[in-house]
Amino acid sequence: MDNDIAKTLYSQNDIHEACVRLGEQLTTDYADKQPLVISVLSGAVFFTTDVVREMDVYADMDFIDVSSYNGGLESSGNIDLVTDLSTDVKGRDILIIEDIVDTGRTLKYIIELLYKRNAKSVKVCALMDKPTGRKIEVKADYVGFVVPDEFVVGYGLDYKGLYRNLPYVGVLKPEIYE
Ligand SMILES: O=P(O)(O)OC[C@H]1O[C@H](OP(=O)(O)OP(=O)(O)O)[C@H](O)[C@@H]1O
Ligand SMILES: Nc1nc2[nH]cnc2c(=O)[nH]1
Ligand SMILES: [Mg+2]
Repeated sequence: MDNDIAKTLYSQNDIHEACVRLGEQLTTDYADKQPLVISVLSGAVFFTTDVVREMDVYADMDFIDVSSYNGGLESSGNIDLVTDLSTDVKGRDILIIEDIVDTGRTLKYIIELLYKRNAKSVKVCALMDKPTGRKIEVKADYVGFVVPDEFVVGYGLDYKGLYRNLPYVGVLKPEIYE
């Protein structure tokens, strides 16, 4: 896989440092809450497992699977709820964990769904924010890195289903894209 990468944007160490920094903030902010942490499958799983272990708070965990990219470079614009939560969110303080906020469509869909179900508060922790991609006004409350306007892979993020298990975040060589 390394041979397909044109450049590394965030190394394993960069990501670890971001998780520690975010974990400290979240530990402070959720000290007296017992949040429900919701990880957005599949991309956010890697970041979730690392960042929650830096949070020294009692927390419940759940997962939601929504998808809009079908593995490629462009958001289809339609969000599919593939697998729903198994927890009742009514009255809960929710912390959504995402790998990247790009157009904002995925987050907007999930935030609206949670408030429709009467969540008490909804905040977002994203490893990466790509503000140049934004089509919908939505913002993450906790951000690891503000990324340039490039399609990134690794540490959960895929191109055609591959590269999720790359331990760092990078950009593919142009010849890899079909
Ligand atoms: O801000 P947006 O333009 O909505 O893009 C961000 C979303 O896109 C990717 O997920 P994807 O839908 O590709 O599914 P995946 O997590 O299973 O890879 C990524 O993991 C985010 O969840
Ligand atoms: N792999 C990947 N998925 C995304 N989904 C939204 N933006 C991106 C991106 O830059 N890379
Ligand atoms: Mg995703």
